[in-house]
Amino acid sequence: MEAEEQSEWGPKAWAYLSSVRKQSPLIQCITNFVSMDLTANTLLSAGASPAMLHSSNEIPDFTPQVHALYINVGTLSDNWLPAMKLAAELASKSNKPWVLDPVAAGASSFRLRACLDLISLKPTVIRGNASEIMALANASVGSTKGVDSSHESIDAVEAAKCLANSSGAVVAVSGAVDFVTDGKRVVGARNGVPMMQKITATGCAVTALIAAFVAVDQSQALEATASALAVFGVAGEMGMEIAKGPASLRMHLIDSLHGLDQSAVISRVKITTS
Ligand SMILES: Nc1ncnc2c1ncn2[C@@H]1O[C@H](COP(=O)(O)OP(=O)(O)O)[C@@H](O)[C@H]1O
Ligand SMILES: Cc1ncsc1CCOP(=O)(O)O
Ligand SMILES: [Mg+2]
Repeated sequence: MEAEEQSEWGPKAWAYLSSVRKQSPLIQCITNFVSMDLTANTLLSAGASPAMLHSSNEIPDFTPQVHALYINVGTLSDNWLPAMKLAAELASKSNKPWVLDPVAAGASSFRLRACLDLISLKPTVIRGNASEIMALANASVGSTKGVDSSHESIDAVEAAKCLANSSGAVVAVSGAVDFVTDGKRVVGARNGVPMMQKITATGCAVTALIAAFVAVDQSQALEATASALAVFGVAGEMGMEIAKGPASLRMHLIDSLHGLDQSAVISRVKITTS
């Protein structure tokens, strides 16, 4: 049964990547300064079209035109938060999917409150590391190491289910295994290499890739999210075959994502029902 289920995910992940390449969805990214470059290049190498627009003055014109919105609170400041909320409201009103990356959600009460307020605006998907998802599910500050996780992804599966149920979003916890849940079903994407944690903003970049996958099929957010995480992981695995360290992995990961073909995706994607 498990092998049968697994064999369906490769073609599914390939279908999502092919649709992104064909449709080239426009993804508005309101993201942190650290991640802007890697995020835009990840989206471009997957075939999507990134646009880093965050002014409240242009969001009313621009956000209703995009195929998906990505909000990331990594370098949150007072004046960006209203723009994030405005964009999230407009995306929801225009029936466009939007995806939240709650970077360091438990690092301060300002950040935690901001993330919880954004979650009340109904994101389609929330993707964080284990510490971030636990902070959100418990609505508590602390037990975090800044933007990095001090927990394993497996430790946050129950928190992810609670958050999915309370928010209505699909919730993904990244780590050695990337778990994705809608509150009932849980799937695990088992691709990637540990060295991906040594490149800043790989988490931010994969959340943007989730936005691109959800943009081409809003109706199955869990499937799109698991596929994006697995595809990014496969690109990391292939990149690691020639990389010498984090800096060259960053380059080879983007090259691999750009060059992924059907046979690599189908043979390498490892997604199982946990
Ligand atoms: N130990 C690991 N093995 C394989 N892949 C990993 C590992 N840790 C993280 N990744 C991958 O690295 C990317 C970033 O995840 P993570 O480091 O958890 O996010 P963040 O940077 O937000 O903390 C994801 O694609 C994830 O699957
Ligand atoms: C280092 C840092 N500081 C604020 S945002 C950021 C990037 C975090 O990226 P990721 O969560 O993908 O590791
Ligand atoms: Mg992160």
